[in-house]
Amino acid sequence: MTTTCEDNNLNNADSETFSISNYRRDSSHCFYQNRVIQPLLTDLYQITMAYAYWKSGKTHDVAVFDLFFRNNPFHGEFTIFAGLEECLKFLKNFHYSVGDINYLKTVLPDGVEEEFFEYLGKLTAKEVTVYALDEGSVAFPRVPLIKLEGPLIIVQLLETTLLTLVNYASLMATNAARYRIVAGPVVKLLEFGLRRAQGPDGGLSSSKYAYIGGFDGTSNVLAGKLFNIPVKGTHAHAYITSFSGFDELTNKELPHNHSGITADLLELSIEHRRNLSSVLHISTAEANDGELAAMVSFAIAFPNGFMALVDTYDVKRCFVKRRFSVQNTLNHLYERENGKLLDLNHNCVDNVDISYPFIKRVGNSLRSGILNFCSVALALNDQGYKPVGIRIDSGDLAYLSCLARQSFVKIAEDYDLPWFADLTIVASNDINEETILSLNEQGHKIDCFGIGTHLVTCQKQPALGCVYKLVEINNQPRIKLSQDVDKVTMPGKKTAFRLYGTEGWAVIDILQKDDEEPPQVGKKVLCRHPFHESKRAFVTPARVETLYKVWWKDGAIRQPIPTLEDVRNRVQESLQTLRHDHLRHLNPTPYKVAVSDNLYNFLHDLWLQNQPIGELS
Ligand SMILES: Nc1ncnc2c1ncn2[C@@H]1O[C@H](COP(=O)(O)OP(=O)(O)OP(=O)(O)O)[C@@H](O)[C@H]1O
Ligand SMILES: O=P(O)(O)OC[C@H]1O[C@H](OP(=O)(O)OP(=O)(O)O)[C@H](O)[C@@H]1O
Ligand SMILES: O=C(O)c1cccnc1
Ligand SMILES: [Mg+2]
Repeated sequence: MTTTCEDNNLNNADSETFSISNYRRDSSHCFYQNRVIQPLLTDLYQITMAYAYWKSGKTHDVAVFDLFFRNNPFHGEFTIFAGLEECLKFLKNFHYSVGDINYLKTVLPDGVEEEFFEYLGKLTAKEVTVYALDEGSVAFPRVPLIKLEGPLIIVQLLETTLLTLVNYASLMATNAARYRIVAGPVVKLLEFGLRRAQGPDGGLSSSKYAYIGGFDGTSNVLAGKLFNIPVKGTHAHAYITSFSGFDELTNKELPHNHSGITADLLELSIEHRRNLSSVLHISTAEANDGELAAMVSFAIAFPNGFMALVDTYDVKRCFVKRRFSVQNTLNHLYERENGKLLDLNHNCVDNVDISYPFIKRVGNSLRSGILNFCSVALALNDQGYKPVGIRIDSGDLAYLSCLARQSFVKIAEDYDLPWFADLTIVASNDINEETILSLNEQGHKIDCFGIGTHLVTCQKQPALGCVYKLVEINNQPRIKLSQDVDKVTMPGKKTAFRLYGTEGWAVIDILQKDDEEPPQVGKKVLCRHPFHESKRAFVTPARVETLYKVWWKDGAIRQPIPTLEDVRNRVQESLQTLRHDHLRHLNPTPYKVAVSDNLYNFLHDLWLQNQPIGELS
């Protein structure tokens, strides 16, 4: 990609100041925008339509388009609106460069007139007005996220790019918000998806919108730099497996955090391992020396942030093919081996009252990893440092996290180190919403989930389905009819309000014609289902929220652009206005979206006018 000034309005100073050459930075406090977001990032048909509009003298036509979605994703009943800041930056920079025009000349047929290219070369989004919800707001089907008004040709040319900026952003933010809901407010959520994302841009966008949706950080370093998101991480299995024994440790020394007196961390760890063996009932023969060497070396590199992956070596006792774990009400773990129920010390406890049994393959038992980690952690403590915790990346995460926590608690008591009980347990491995719900049900001791594939690929539903529809041209409403009622567009220039009840919950969103009086607090509003005549309700709002703000007008951004942090907070505030039954995972209650009586009649009159009357033969 070139970065010349001619290319897409770029300011040379900007591109020189910032080393990330594929990103440009706005003069406002907006963060970088990927240079790939430019007017040619569109479908060819927008350009061919522009030419045909131009040829038919439609250059002065004024159009209104609505950008909206028809169904909430992930079988849910809410969507988080995201991507607005990117849309505004796109509008601000909207301009075809000489290079773009030259390229279009090679793509469009020979007969396309030169004057059209001259016209195209002068286009900007200056005459467009954009109304939108606040980024980070909860949004519902049919209520436009963005409304655009301006010259038909220009507003048409914006369609695809705006859709690509809003669709994935909103889907991703919604997905992340759903993970936050099932995980609860305390557990940390880290996005680990870059390696599995839909390409580099998918990877960057997912990190950004996962953060907006409620994640606490990302492993994606560039996302951290570009968007100022906290970057976090542990290490991979490769680090552990790269060491096979103690003799590979070239540096074993670690100076004491306060006194500076150096000690051999390996020696200290081996000594602790010997003692811990009886505390944790794990034989040192079960612990892998390469793993201990790897952990010691990582601890020397990061004595203040020691975090270790503990599931590399599977040391299941050889006769156990399948292990079933069960849990009683006291949250003590037991395991079943060859038909016998054993406690963690392997005593037979077949008489225990099991009120919540569950069955799951246990996988790696962590015995090597836990023993080695705890040994290094105690050695670090000797040297005045506090380790951070462990990551578990396979096996039964509920069972193993409880097992790990029990070990930590035991050490905290036996060594009189209370903080040891609270070491962080991170869990990863193909986690999705359902896994978290299931883990919650089973009981677990996980402090942090690292989530990649399911989050960033939005595996449960890979597209939101936002559309961009013409609703008015030259003050005349337009309607798109369909056999499928859900696909009939809501004609005309409209506005929308969110009505709140006395308890503070959002009750309904109402769409009405632009020229209608807004609903008033304490005054009954007739809310109608857009398509079912008999579905009507009166709502007396305790609060009325105007949903749209003017974001772009006369060539300028008209509102302060919120920071990523503001948008992230907005998501949580907005979700808190929804009743819990709208947010629940299984069969949530649909949130109502209504039209005013006026809009209802207008829509149905226009529908009848536009629907040809069939003839039966
Ligand atoms: N207690 C649990 N309840 C429900 N699902 C779980 C539980 N523990 C782990 N899982 C999920 O079960 C799946 C286990 O996947 P899989 O069998 O491929 O992993 P594994 O064999 O344990 O690990 P690996 O193949 O990486 O060694 C993962 O999606 C994980 O998130
Ligand atoms: O499971 P996800 O939700 O996608 O989270 C990201 C995964 O990426 C890493 O695995 P890695 O690439 O090393 O491969 P693995 O899955 O085979 O362990 C990490 O150990 C996680 O398991
Ligand atoms: O830091 C980690 O633990 C990490 C990063 C990316 C993918 N999986 C794990
Ligand atoms: Mg994995």
